Amino acid sequence: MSELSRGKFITLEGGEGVGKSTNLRFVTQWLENRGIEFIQTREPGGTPLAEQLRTLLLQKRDERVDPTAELLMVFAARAQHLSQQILPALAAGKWVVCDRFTDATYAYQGGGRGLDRTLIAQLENIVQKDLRPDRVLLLDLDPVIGLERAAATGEADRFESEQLDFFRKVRRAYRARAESDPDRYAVIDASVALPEVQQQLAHVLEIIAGTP
Ligand SMILES: Nc1ncnc2c1ncn2[C@@H]1O[C@H](COP(=O)(O)OP(=O)(O)OP(=O)(O)O)[C@@H](O)[C@H]1O
Ligand SMILES: Cc1cn([C@H]2C[C@H](O)[C@@H](COP(=O)(O)O)O2)c(=O)[nH]c1=O
Repeated sequence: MSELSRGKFITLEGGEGVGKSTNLRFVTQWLENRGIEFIQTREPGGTPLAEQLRTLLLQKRDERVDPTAELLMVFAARAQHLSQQILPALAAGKWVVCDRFTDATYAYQGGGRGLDRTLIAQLENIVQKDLRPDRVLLLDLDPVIGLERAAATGEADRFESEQLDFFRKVRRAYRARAESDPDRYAVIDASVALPEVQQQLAHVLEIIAGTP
């Protein structure tokens, strides 16, 4: 795929209740206002098969889920999503706005579950080859506040039912990734009022849209 003609690949990341759904609507409205063609999608999910894997992953169950099994399911869903949705859209010159991607794997399976980052990197290389998001919008929030916000929106799924310490590790892993590559990550302070969060997002979107 020619790097010059392909659309931009933007992901939204963060812990639970940071405001991804709310701010995705802002991002897609921003793109619509500028007449930029895009698809909006999510992980795990984005195709019928990958959505079925999402249901399996998020469902609470009595059986302990082995972290490696969880990791492989996440990447199985990703392989399907890439081939059926993400790569065709990028090749057609569309932007792809994705609610979570592989940074979530480094944060949840790597940080939260404690799996080896090298193993994640190996799967990332196999499944994605050289594809990485052009820009990661990381909504950063203390998990105490995030979990309070998430609790108000419905019943907790298997991930949301984890303990606070798990989400502290998730946040630490996200922030470490952002610090290691500041050109590719935009850390958005999600603790402030929504209009201020969206001001930060609009600023980053202007930069992305203006970057060839
Ligand atoms: N900056 C903000 N200040 C206060 N409340 C907010 C802010 N952003 C979002 N919220 C509220 O927090 C709750 C969670 O937001 P949202 O559903 O967008 O989060 P999320 O990260 O997508 O979580 P989930 O993945 O669980 O849906 C919603 O009630 C939303 O209105
Ligand atoms: C992509 C991805 C996701 N997860 C977890 C993180 C969340 O708890 C759920 C998705 O639900 P949400 O509506 O986006 O909050 O899945 C994960 O553990 N690893 C991943 O790679």
